[in-house]
Amino acid sequence: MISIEEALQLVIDHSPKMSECSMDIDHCEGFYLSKTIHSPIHMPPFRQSAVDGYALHVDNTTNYINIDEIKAGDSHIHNLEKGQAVRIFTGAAVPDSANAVVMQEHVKARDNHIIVEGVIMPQQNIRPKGEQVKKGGIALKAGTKLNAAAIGYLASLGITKVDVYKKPTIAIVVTGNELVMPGSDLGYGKIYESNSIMLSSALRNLGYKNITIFRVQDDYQNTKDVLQKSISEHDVVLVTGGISVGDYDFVGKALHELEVEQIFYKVRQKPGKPLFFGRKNHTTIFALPGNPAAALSCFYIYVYTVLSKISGNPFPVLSRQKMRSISDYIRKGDRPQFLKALCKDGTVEILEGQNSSMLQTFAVANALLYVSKEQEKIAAGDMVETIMLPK
Ligand SMILES: Nc1nc2c(c(=O)[nH]1)N[C@H]1C(S)=C(S)[C@@H](COP(=O)(O)OP(=O)(O)OC[C@H]3O[C@@H](n4cnc5c(N)ncnc54)[C@H](O)[C@@H]3O)O[C@H]1N2
Ligand code: MOO
Repeated sequence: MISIEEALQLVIDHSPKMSECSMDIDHCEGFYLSKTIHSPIHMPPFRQSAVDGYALHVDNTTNYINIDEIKAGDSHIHNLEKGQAVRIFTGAAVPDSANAVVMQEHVKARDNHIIVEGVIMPQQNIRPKGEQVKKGGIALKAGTKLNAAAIGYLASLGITKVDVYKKPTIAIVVTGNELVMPGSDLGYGKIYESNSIMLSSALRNLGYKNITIFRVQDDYQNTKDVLQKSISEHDVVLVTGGISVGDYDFVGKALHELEVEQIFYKVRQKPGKPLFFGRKNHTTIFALPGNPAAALSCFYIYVYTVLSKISGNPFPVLSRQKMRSISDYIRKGDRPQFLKALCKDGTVEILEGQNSSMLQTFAVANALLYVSKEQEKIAAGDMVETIMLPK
């Protein structure tokens, strides 16, 4: 059995990036840039007025002659003599001959004259050409996640396509004779199947939309066939259940028969001890424990990391921070633990219902509190390591 740190490192080391593709910017939200983008234009493309007011060719006077008007979008070039002004509006191009813009609130306008009140600073209220980015300069670096601001910014530079890392196609394979679909009758000994919808919603929330769900009974041949198909057709396969040591846990045997390279099986952690991680050709395979909270905890610690890394995220591990616990806790057993926790106002509360089968408090958790093998107990007031879950 390996440690959490070893498992995380192995996961990172065995996650090569997906291939690249060119994508329209209106479809690239959540993708990571595979190449640095250089700006095709100066931004702003011209000296731009930041306010509604008057552009001046400054002279040693407060009295300027107003010769014309420039609206946003106007292309006519004006040549101002010293002592001349032109009415100008926010976003309009400031003539090269103007060296300051005064806000209209600081001006008294009379016929074709204006009287300027207050001190005029050189270049005031003028956004220099290329102030944000120069033509040929770095607009966004490789590895940047394309969020709303990034996409808006790229559009402002006239860019319509970007090179990004592809997102993986993902298969979820749930196993178990006891599973019935929510909405149908629950016979004795059966439970509702919840891992597939839980994992697919966690995946969609992270921007992974290409998901196929497979359901198999605890039957060796069926398990093997479905695993073979899902591995050959997807970039990532997430199996749940059937990975422990019971007589009807067929996943490990089937993966072995299918010549999936085992990178690790079993991690010294609670929940999620019987976690399997392997690869076959270009496909990454996780077999997560069937217990729902164990599956979700392993998803955030390990699967999240792999998906992030292969999708081009330069920071693929969920961030950890030290926080003050407001709860007492005594660790049961000797495995390091991930506890469902709630961070609020800089403190962290350890929630009830820590069993790996229980999701009730996971539903309100926003973090996992990490209890190392050295920490046998936590007292309220102790600083603890907290892993923030994605929102
Ligand atoms: N002799 C041992 N027994 C077990 C060990 C062990 O080391 N020795 N480890 C325990 C631990 S820890 C875990 S975790 C579980 C993991 O077992 P499996 O991954 O094989 O999962 P299953 O047995 O198939 O299921 C466990 C539990 O989860 C429920 N389940 C499964 N799939 C779903 C689903 N899609 N939706 C909802 N619930 C699901 C299943 O009904 C079981 O209750 O093994 C321990 N045993
Ligand atoms: O690893 Mo199991 O998830 O402890 O119950």
